[in-house]
Amino acid sequence: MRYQRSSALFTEAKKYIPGGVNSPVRAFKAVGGDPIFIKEAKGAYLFDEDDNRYIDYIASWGPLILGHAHRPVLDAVIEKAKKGTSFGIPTQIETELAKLAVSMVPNIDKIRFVNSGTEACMSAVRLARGYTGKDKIIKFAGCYHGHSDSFLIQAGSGAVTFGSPNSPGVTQGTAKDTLLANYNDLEGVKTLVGANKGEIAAIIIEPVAGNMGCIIPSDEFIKGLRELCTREEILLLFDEVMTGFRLGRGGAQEALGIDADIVMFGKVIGGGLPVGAFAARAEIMGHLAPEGPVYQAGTLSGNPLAMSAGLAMLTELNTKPETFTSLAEKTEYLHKGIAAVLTEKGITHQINCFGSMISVHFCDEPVVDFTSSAKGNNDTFKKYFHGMLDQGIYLPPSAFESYFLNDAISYADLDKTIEAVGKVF
Ligand SMILES: Cc1ncc(COP(=O)(O)O)c(C=O)c1O
Ligand SMILES: N[C@H](C=O)CCC(=O)O
Repeated sequence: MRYQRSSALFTEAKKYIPGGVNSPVRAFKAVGGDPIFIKEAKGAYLFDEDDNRYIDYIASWGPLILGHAHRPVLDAVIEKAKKGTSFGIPTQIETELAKLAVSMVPNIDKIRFVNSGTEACMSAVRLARGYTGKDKIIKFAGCYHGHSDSFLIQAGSGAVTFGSPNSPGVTQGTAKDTLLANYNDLEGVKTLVGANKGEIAAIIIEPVAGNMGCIIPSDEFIKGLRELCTREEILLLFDEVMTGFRLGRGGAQEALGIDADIVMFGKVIGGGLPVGAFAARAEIMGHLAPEGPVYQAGTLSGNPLAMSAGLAMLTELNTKPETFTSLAEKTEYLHKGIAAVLTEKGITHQINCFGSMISVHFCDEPVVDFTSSAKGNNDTFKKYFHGMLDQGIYLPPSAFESYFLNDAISYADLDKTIEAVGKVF
């Protein structure tokens, strides 16, 4: 593989953009080397500026569940763009997407569209505070809910990859209202709630975590959280930015059989365009402006191009739910294949996988929370990442990120990926 043009473009980008990227995880800092620059993508494949082809296991960090440049999504956006790109005035397609999303997801009556997962989570917490009249929230170490101040407390994803899980710039005043618990540790959450009785507005969680690798909640933990929230009048917020419309039509709520009070979306719901959303029962959503007093707004929210991409994507997934099964089967095939190769080569590893999310950890104990995830051997990860890249397999450039399979990936692609793991080690 030659990466000359990508490297030159990165050098140029760094002159004008901090770190040369518009989101830190893209910079390859955790794995070393220069990021590849993408020229175009189709189906399962990325093509970089040096004309290298890669099987893509990121899918733009999740949104492109049906593969790149998926025809129905492209057509919808192109047709919409011809009629104007933004109005700042209501359009019918916003209601169409809202109606479809509400019909697919359990336990929600109304949904508000925003422009990113960060906005969705930030607005959902404000709504929870406005609704309950309480200030504090509990979040879990290693969970990432976007880059809004309240969430940059032991945050996962790029924040932890680059060593700033508690970012400078977040005031003490804000940080004191975010209490920290450990994933899969129900007793710890109960202790926190007991010590802050009547003060917790919300518990926010990635119901299947993807920002410290893929981490699955134990049954006891997730059911226990639901019971605790109901008993203590705390709202349970499911951050389904990764899991929504990926783990199934009804996302993690459906997959885990747990009802949340507010659910946040991003990624798949925008079909690759910038969309986030938060949703809840009508009684809670009624507190939002202009119906209620909790303010939330956006010049480009409900943008017609973004709505058309989201509508095309959700329509496909709603009418072809077998896609979710197919994705889960492919992910399980990859899981088994990689596990067999690593075992044969004597490489210490753990693989976590749920639906179409999967992560490989180079450590010897089960990865169930941030502490266990952080024990992965980063030198082995770097070797793995670059070895795979050189064979045309694009994995997330950080050990703290989940892979996202897309349905354009074929079994031949999976076999090539598994074979590549063998060659690396
Ligand atoms: C679970 C989760 N919540 C929130 C976000 C923030 O979304 P965005 O990057 O669109 O702001 C992300 C990803 O970035 C995420 O993975
Ligand atoms: N883990 C993040 C979201 O999924 C990675 C995307 C980003 O922050 O650029």
